[in-house]
Amino acid sequence: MKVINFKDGQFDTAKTILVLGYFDGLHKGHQALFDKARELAKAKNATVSVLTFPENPSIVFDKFHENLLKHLTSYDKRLALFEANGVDFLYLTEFTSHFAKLTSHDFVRDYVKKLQVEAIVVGFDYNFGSDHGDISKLSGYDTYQIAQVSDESGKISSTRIRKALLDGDVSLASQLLGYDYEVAGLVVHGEARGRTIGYPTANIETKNYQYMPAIGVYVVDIEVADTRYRGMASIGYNDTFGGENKTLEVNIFDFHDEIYGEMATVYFLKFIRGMVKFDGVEALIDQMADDERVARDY
Ligand SMILES: Cc1cc2nc3c(=O)[nH]c(=O)nc-3n(C[C@H](O)[C@H](O)[C@H](O)COP(=O)(O)O)c2cc1C
Ligand SMILES: Nc1ncnc2c1ncn2[C@@H]1O[C@H](COP(=O)(O)OP(=O)(O)OP(=O)(O)O)[C@@H](O)[C@H]1O
Repeated sequence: MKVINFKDGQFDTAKTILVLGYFDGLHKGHQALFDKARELAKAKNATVSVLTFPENPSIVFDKFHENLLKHLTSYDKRLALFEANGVDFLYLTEFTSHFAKLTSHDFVRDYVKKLQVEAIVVGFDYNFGSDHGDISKLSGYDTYQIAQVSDESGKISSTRIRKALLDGDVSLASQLLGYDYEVAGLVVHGEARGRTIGYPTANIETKNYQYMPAIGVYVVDIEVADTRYRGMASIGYNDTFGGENKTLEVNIFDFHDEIYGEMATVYFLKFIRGMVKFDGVEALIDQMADDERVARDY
């Protein structure tokens, strides 16, 4: 897959199927668009291109709040997902006030016509230009609008996945995404207390603006240096010890290496329980032994 900044003007000249949208998380709804694009590309002997935005378009419309900077994936994971979904060319353009004002006619002139577009694939609720043009009436292009992908609770959407994470429901988030929700970060030093209670933890600091699941204890897998291990994670303030910083820490099972400074990826598999402020360290240790059983059995 080739990543191209649209404003650099280095457009590929092969005929292509163009997929449009923001695609935070590339969830199962989004994946249906890429399934269709790949099918069309094969039939028409074309490539698959996506035109998307590095940041959330809502930044242009909504009052700012921190979550607007967050994503469901790291940038690297986002690229890997586009690639895994068969994208050959990823065109990035910033979603700005000026971009938002483009009419459907402007958008076709300034973007679609720059590429050798054979067909366009969008979702059923895709919004086309500031005049909300009807993409199916676009002359000169075959357009495909993919029907809503839904489950018993309705449309699968990035919004629902963000909410599931904020509720701690990582199982639901992963089910809607079609892969385990993951957060990547650097292994840093904590209080070095974990080892004294028999549960050393790798403290993970993420540099990505990513959604963190709710405060609580989770069954996780963690990947370090290309090996995946089972573990149990805590997201919270270490209430029992009066901690002041919110941390993500993982007790990695059957693992005894020093890994400070390494990148690790935490895959959230299941919510175990909420965070508890225990009266003493013994009660915490007993509870962690229970958590370990749950996590090993998962
Ligand atoms: C699986 C797991 C469950 C935990 N549950 C709690 C908890 O319920 N309450 C709490 O105060 N701390 C909890 N912790 C956090 C511990 O207090 C923390 O790991 C310990 O203080 C070590 O901190 P350190 O890495 O800064 O040394 C949990 C940690 C893990 C790995
Ligand atoms: N469940 C779905 N079924 C079919 N198409 C979808 C689905 N979800 C999104 N799409 C389509 O995918 C493209 C990208 O959508 P978008 O990035 O707005 O995702 P979203 O999940 O709807 O996001 P949000 O929840 O933030 O509104 C659009 O063309 C949209 O119509």
